[in-house]
Amino acid sequence: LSYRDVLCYFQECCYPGWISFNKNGLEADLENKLFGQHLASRIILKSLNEFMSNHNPEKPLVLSLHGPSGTGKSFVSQLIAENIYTEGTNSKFVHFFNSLVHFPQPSLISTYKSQLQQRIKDSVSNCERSMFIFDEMDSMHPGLIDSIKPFLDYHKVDGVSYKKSIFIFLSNAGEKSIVETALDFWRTGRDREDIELSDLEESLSFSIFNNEKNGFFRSNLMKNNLVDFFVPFLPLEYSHVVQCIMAEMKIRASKGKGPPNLDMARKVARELKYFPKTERAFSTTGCKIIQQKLNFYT
Ligand SMILES: Nc1ncnc2c1ncn2[C@@H]1O[C@H](COP(=O)(O)OP(=O)(O)OP(=O)(O)O)[C@@H](O)[C@H]1O
Repeated sequence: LSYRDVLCYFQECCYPGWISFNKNGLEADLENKLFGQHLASRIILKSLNEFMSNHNPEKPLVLSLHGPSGTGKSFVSQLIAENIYTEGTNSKFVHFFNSLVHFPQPSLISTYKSQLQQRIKDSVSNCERSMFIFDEMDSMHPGLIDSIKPFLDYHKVDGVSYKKSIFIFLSNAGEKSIVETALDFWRTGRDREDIELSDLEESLSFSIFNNEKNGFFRSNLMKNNLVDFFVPFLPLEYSHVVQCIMAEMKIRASKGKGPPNLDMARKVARELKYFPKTERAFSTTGCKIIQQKLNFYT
């Protein structure tokens, strides 16, 4: 047994014991924990299965998750991390950036650029299975987005290969077109599970590429086809919110709070805001803020 083996027994290393893809675990989590996102579940599972079973991928996996607030984009990133890294999102090889928190000042862009590039380089040099999650991607400075572009490409950067790492972008870009499609299905009485990627693909990419306000549009990243999959997240309905509340109640029950209560869950879900005003089809805040609501009641 080497010194390193002993060390890596106690602390996280870039070893299979700490990092290995649990395909069945991800499938079960998407099935049981993520509500109302049949398209996202399907794309994420397929893309990760393919990428993680390929021992020599050509480029890193780049996923761009789009949709309204509170519909599960960050949550899914967490599920992915938990099914690859024993330490989940606490892994030292999983990096989370929120453009509003980490890169707030336009005047500091060049400092942010070099810090970000260094952080990516250091992590991947230590472990080729590194994961980078960028939240609020639509508010990220286009110059900063472009600074990560070389890592997403097919070639090595300064002798380091990034092809086994995973990049996940989260944003609300394209939200409007996703909501419109979901609303169209709702209004015409069609099952939301029948929404296919092809129903969304064109309008989603159109609204991402043609919205001058978002950083995506102004960066070169989109023009170079470096994103492997655009993953749409649908707005959540009342029934999904009830499922989210029940899931949260189960977590609370396991911590010694009272058992889940469906009547209470429905009551809390009814108190949230829904849109459009007349039909009240979708939750305005998705499954967000239910924690606060539950704190109020329990
Ligand atoms: N589809 C879902 N299924 C199950 N739980 C969900 C779902 N969507 C949201 N949640 C719950 O709500 C919380 C907030 O959602 P999340 O942070 O993933 O939203 P988001 O889509 O990233 O929103 P934003 O665009 O505002 O960042 C999650 O931690 C999770 O507990």
